Amino acid sequence: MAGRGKLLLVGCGKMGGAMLEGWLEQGLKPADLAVIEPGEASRPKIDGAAVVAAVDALPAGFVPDIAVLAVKPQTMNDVLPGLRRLAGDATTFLSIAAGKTIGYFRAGLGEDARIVRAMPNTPAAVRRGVTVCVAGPGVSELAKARCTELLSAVGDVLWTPDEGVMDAVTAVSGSGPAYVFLLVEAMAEAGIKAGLPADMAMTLARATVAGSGELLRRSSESAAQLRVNVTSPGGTTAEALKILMSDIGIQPLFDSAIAAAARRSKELAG
Ligand SMILES: NC(=O)C1=CN([C@@H]2O[C@H](COP(=O)(O)OP(=O)(O)OC[C@H]3O[C@@H](n4cnc5c(N)ncnc54)[C@H](O)[C@@H]3O)[C@@H](O)[C@H]2O)C=CC1
Ligand SMILES: O=C(O)[C@@H]1CCC=N1
Repeated sequence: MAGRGKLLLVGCGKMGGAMLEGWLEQGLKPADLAVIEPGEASRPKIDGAAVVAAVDALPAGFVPDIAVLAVKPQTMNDVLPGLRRLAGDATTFLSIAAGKTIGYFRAGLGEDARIVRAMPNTPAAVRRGVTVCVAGPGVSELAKARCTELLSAVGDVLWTPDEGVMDAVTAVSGSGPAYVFLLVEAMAEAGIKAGLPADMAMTLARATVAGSGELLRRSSESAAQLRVNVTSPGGTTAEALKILMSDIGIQPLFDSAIAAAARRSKELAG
């Protein structure tokens, strides 16, 4: 991270902002950083970095080795024309936008533009994200290593040679934190219905999901075995799992939810 090249962040919202915090924490030098963010409230205040509202305001001569594209898929068309001038030899574009394909970026930035398509997730804010990346034509090993370095500042990084998996990746890990937070909400609500005071129900649901996540992270046992470890024969958990693992339980729900998210990712491609 220590000043191997310059970095441009385009869009400093929830994901861009979370990644930026990680980079600064890992020692990214402000002099090597530029940020384009039109939203006054989201514009970070970093002494020594070029933080601007629009691409035209970037300092002349600022040529990043990596330009991270972190705007909404629906806004990407507005952003690409201004970035075309960077699509020369020096810059690799690292997009984190849902749905947008490598082909889409090459159409918008020029056929020779070097694109890495990536899908991170919001646990990046606490350095526990996971990102899957795929490189388009012409991306150098050095640029891939630089992307790995940037993304591993906020969590685990996997590369795939197959762009076709990215819609499913988006549905599972990109959107996945929302499913887990919904699980907390649902457990708390069910706890209230079972007789708990609301604040105790939420405390228990949050602590249980957070603690189980940490156990999963640290343990070498599979998720299935960790589940079995909780489930005493003839006990309480087994009764709940009969319902959650039935034909109308959690698996068919997840099958259709993840398929719906992957379908939406494909729709966002254009
Ligand atoms: N939020 C999430 O959990 C994840 C989001 N993503 C992807 O990350 C991207 C950003 O998503 P969020 O951070 O959630 O959205 P966001 O709305 O929080 O951030 C987008 C930012 O882009 C800025 N922006 C708008 N027009 C711009 C322009 N012309 N130039 C520069 N910046 C501009 C906005 O002011 C905003 O701050 C999306 O493409 C999304 O698909 C990927 C993985 C997870
Ligand atoms: O909901 C979305 O479209 C973005 C992409 C993955 C997570 N949030």
